[in-house]
Amino acid sequence: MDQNITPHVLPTACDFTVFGGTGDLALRKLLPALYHRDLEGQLPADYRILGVSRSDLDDAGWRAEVRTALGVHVDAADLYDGAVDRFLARLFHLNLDAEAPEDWDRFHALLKDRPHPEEAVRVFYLAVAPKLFGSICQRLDEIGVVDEHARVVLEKPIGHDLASAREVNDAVGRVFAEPQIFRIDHYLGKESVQNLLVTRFANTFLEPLWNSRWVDHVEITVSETVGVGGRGEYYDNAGALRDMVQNHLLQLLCLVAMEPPTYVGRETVRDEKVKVLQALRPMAAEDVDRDTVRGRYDAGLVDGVAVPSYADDLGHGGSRTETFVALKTEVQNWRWAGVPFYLRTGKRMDRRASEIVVVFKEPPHSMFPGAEGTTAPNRLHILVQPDEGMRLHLTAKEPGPGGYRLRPVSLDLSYATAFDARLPDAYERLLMDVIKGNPTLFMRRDEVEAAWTWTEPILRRWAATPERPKRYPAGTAGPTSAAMLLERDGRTWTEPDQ
Ligand SMILES: NC(=O)C1=CN([C@@H]2O[C@H](COP(=O)(O)OP(=O)(O)OC[C@H]3O[C@@H](n4cnc5c(N)ncnc54)[C@H](OP(=O)(O)O)[C@@H]3O)[C@@H](O)[C@H]2O)C=CC1
Ligand SMILES: O=C1O[C@H](COP(=O)(O)O)[C@@H](O)[C@H](O)[C@H]1O
Repeated sequence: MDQNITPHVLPTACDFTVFGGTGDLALRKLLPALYHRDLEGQLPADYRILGVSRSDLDDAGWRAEVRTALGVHVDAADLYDGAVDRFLARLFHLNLDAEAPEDWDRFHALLKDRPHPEEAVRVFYLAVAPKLFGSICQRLDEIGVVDEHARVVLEKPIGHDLASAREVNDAVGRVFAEPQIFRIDHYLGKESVQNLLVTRFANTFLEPLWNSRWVDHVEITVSETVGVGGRGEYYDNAGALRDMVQNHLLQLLCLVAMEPPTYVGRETVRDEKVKVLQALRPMAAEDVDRDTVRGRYDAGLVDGVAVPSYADDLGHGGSRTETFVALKTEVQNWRWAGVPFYLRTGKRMDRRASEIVVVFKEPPHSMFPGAEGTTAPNRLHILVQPDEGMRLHLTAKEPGPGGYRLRPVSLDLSYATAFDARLPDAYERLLMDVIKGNPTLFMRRDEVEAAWTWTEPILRRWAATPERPKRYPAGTAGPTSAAMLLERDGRTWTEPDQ
């Protein structure tokens, strides 16, 4: 059977190990996601969740931590005593230093401590610092727990540049075959992001317009109100370009720009995404100077609350790291040549809103001479968060007998209302895909490396220039030069629609 369309099956037994089981990601995202899937009865009949960390915790201690975390990160309406207790009973904690070779025998023993251990699918989720990825994989290999059904999940960032990404990929690849490696980008698990593929390719009306003939430009905005929180050390080494653009924003761009695959299969979508990344206009030094803007938040007001500057969040003022990026790029192929793609993302901005906006060209001819009112180009907003949905802006006639008075109106699709259902968190979908062995929504090695290939010249140029990121007050839309990036092209950023 074609590997692309082999059905993905739920195994009957699974050991899901979270390296970093006491960390922020595990407690805030992974365990709540697994709890929700357990609540829906979707996890394998015989599953265990094994948490690994250096913390001196026994099973009861970890279960208590996870209970507290569920209380904070799961809606109270979804917390039933019986369900929480049943879920917690599946959890086991192992106190292990991933860097201490002598500790690993105990992990081996834990994996073997179940009836028919060879029948359980083993998932190894590496929710730890990336510097541990290679050595953890090597130890897993040495203790003999990696068989052909095993899977490893790598959290971003995969490296901090192309060379280091290759090193990580090589180290992990020495133990796991590419189809067993799940490089997670949680944006791909968001409902509205997956729906972008369905909207484009399961309908006929958009595709004929989805090209340089009809599209004026595309904007992708991921605006956050949060600062760097407790992740200052990681963030200061990364910055917004590595943390958000190299992965999440480029993935969104790929889904907007890609060609239709023959069908949605484990490699077909990824093949098309790689082609988009390879078609991105390479950034020479002068392109970086002209088409990118870096910013850094100062103290300000976010949602009416005073927040400190990045330097204060970090505890020192010596950093040159950007917390905001805006840039212009182009996909150099037949479909998109000449259409600018504007991307921006930042922390401590005026609102939390992630949106893709496709702005169409003006009609070629106005057949309402002297019409009153206002018109605006058609725009399709794909709302990624906080609300998920879609909004199409059209021009309509205002009702009334007095001739043509035109007004922009919108057609709205809110998923929550249209489907009257709780929208699962992105991790819920992605963790189920890992358990079932479906890598379609995960990044393949060549994708990650193509994304770094495009990103790296920007990093190099920024490092080589004495200029520092432009300052913006927290609670605003970023530095003014981000607005100028579009204004010089006769355009303006579209206000987020939520
Ligand atoms: N938090 C988030 O929202 C996101 C995180 N990520 C990535 O996920 C990874 C984890 O992030 P996050 O949860 O925030 O990090 P945290 O620092 O909160 O947690 C790290 C976890 O790893 C454990 N750990 C650290 N060193 C070792 C070791 N030598 N052996 C065993 N366990 C160890 C820690 O426990 P202990 O110290 O007790 O050993 C802890 O459980 C990082 O790579 C991060 O970049 C990616 C996207 C979002
Ligand atoms: O990967 C990351 O994503 C979050 C934003 O995720 P969202 O689902 O809340 O939009 C970002 O805050 C973080 O810095 C980054 O590492």
